[in-house]
Amino acid sequence: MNILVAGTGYVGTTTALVLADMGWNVTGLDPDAEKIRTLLQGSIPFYEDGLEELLRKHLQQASIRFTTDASEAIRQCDAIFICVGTPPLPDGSVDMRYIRQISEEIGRHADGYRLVIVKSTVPVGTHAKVAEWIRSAQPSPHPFDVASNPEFLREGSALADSFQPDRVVIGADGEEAVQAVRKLYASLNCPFVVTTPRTAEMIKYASNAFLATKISYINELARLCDSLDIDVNEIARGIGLDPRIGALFLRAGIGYGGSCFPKDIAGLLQTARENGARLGLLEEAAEINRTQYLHLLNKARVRLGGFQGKTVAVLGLAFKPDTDDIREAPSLRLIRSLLSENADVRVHDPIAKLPPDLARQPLTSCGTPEEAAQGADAVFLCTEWKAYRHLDWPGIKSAMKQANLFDGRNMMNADHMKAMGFYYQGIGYR
Ligand SMILES: NC(=O)c1ccc[n+]([C@@H]2O[C@H](COP(=O)([O-])OP(=O)(O)OC[C@H]3O[C@@H](n4cnc5c(N)ncnc54)[C@H](O)[C@@H]3O)[C@@H](O)[C@H]2O)c1
Ligand SMILES: O=c1ccn([C@@H]2O[C@H](COP(=O)(O)OP(=O)(O)O[C@H]3O[C@H](CO)[C@@H](O)[C@H](O)[C@H]3O)[C@@H](O)[C@H]2O)c(=O)[nH]1
Repeated sequence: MNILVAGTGYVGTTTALVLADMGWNVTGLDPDAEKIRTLLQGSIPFYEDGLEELLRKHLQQASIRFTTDASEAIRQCDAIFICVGTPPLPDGSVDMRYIRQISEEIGRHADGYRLVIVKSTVPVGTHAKVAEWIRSAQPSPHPFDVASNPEFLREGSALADSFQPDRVVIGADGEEAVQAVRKLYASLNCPFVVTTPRTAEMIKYASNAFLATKISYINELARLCDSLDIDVNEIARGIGLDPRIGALFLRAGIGYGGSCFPKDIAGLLQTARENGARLGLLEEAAEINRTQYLHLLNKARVRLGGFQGKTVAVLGLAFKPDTDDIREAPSLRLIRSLLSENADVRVHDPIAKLPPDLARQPLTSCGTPEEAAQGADAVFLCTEWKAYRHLDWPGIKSAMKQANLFDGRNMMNADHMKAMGFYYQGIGYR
């Protein structure tokens, strides 16, 4: 079976490589010629551990190829995974233009039966729209099936999540389409949730919304723990051992970011509005997240007596460790606030870069964390990179003007840092 993967972003590239590793013949399609060139040269256009080795292996074995030519790619395949972006529009609704584009291309170029599998995160009801867009673009009728197969991988552990998923969700109208998708994943050993396309689409949003709400719950509790002088990490452990609650996604911090949670929560809230429903709990979870970084910023402002004329080092730009993704990263909100209060900001990240608007601002991008902390009145930790845990902290302390450490990820041991002479403030933890 020849498989086409449309979109070579995070999800598309990972999906293409995983399918190639499962033994399928795979073509990656993207209109972005630069991305395709990079992939053909054996490089991954973003940072994700393990992908480059897999890419080189499959390029060498000729089990994967990449192209910008939609018409040829669609004519030569049997099944198509849609992995194009679904970015947010200003009102929070989902920008469906790429989904529509690829659907119409499939309609225009497919010259026989195709199995179309939607992996992108899309609003409930998209499955029917994809079918309609394909049909209306067909010059003459050809049969096809559309299945919904949402993706649950996390950045930073994309390969492990894909090879050992917790579950595979398949939403399709006919048994044949379900079996065809199952066959593609035959080598996976995990539960399969087979359901309707609309339910599959909703499961994806419900999953991200639940995880985001769990984070906002612990983050809101962390604010109270700060007032009560209670360690929120101990609360998380104490409640997380109850299997009905579960220990994961209870790490308090300056909030969730990334290309998924903020966008998908906004998308689900928009779906609720369109259907005359209100998801009050989710609205609040989003609001807690939007303001969470301010909790730490306010503490720092009080401690420093304002930021005017103060030097502040921000360690960590990425929205989480092991990725260079800065989309919706809380570090950026913090930096913008610090700049607006006239702080002299120095930033470092092991791999992530500042976005263009911030790169133009008067701040200093540093090659090492030590350089960023030079002469600083405070250090903010915004991403829990492992390397930051093992820095020469006594050395950093002596390079700083004042040894104030604001830990936005509760990643350091408060007692150790205090014993070293730091003023230490985490989130619900000090
Ligand atoms: N990033 C994640 O961790 C993750 C995880 C699960 C689900 N998702 C969902 O998967 C989808 C893709 O996410 P991503 O992070 O890979 O997006 P991305 O923005 O990194 O990549 C999307 C790619 O699609 C390409 N594209 C646009 N139009 C196209 C067309 N007509 N044909 C072929 N390619 C086209 C773009 O050029 C781009 O390279 C989104 O719906 C997202 O919500 C993402
Ligand atoms: O206890 C926690 C766990 C996570 N986070 C933050 O939450 C965000 C998201 O983290 P994570 O879920 O690990 O990363 P993503 O790659 O965004 O993955 C999420 O979004 C993807 C896209 O939809 C889904 O496929 C995944 O299942 C879902 O976990 C990051 O900013 C984390 O710092 C916390 O603050 N506390």
